[in-house]
Amino acid sequence: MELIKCNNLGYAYKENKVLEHINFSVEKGEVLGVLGPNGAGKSTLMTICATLLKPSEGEIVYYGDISIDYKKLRRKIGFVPQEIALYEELTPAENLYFFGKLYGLKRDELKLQVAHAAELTGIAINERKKIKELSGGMKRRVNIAAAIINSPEILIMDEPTVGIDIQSRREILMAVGNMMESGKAILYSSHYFDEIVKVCSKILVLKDGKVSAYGTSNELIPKHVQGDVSLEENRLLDSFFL
Ligand SMILES: Nc1ncnc2c1ncn2[C@@H]1O[C@H](COP(=O)(O)OP(=O)(O)OP(=O)(O)O)[C@@H](O)[C@H]1O
Repeated sequence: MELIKCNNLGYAYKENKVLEHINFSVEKGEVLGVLGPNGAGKSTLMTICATLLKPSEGEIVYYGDISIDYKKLRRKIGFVPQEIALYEELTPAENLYFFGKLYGLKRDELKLQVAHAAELTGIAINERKKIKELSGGMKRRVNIAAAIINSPEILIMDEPTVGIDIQSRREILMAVGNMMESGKAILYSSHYFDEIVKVCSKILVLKDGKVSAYGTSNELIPKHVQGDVSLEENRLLDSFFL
C-alpha cells in the first residue's frame, strides 16, 4: 500500500520556485532516498511531506485517502529535522521520556518505547550526560530516537548524518535498515551517494528543484557497485547523477 504518493508537487517561497513537477510514491517497507546537492530542494520536500508546509501546486496523498484527517495523520508521521530538536539541558533518556509523554504514552508502554527507540539507535539509556555535552553524532541519534518514540508508520529523515562520526553514521544506517524491515515507509534525504546506495530501495534524484532520476535502486545503480561503493566510485557516481 502506498503510504505517501506525491502528485505533480510544486513549491515556491514567494516568487522563488524551488520544487516543480515532483512525483513519487513510498510503500510500507520501502526507503525512498532523496538525493541532491545543497539547495536542490530536499529539505523543502521533506518538510512538505511531514505536513509542515503546504504545497503550492499538486498534492500529497497519504494512505490513498485524499480526505484523511491531518490531526490523526500527524500521529503516524515521525520527522527528523536537519537541526537538532532536543532539550540541551536534559539527558537523552529525559528527552525521550518527555517526547513520549507528549504523544500520550504512559508507564509501561512509555518505558518500553524509550528502551526500544534507544536500542534501535544505539543510545545508552543510562547516559548521565546532558544533550549539550554529547558529540554531534550522539545528538543526531537521540534526534532520531525522539522521532520514532511513537512508532510512526511513516518516517521522514532530513539529512540525518550530516557532519557526524563514522560509528554514529553506521548506527543510523543500521537503524534505517531495521526500520525498513519492520515495515515503515521511510523518506531519507542525503547528499551522500554511498548512503543512498546502502539503505534505500528507491531513489529520487533532485536537481534544481526538479526530478532528474527516479526509480528502484536496482534500476538506477549499476550492479557492480550495489552494496560496495568506494570513495572513488562515490565521486564518479556523484558526477554521473548530479
Ligand atoms: N525559508 C526559506 N525562504 C526562502 N527560500 C528558501 C527557504 N528555505 C530554503 N529556501 C531556498 O529554497 C531552495 C531549496 O532549499 P532546500 O533547503 O530545500 O535545499 P536542500 O537540498 O535541502 O539544501 P541543503 O542540502 O543545503 O539543506 C534554496 O534555493 C534555498 O535558498
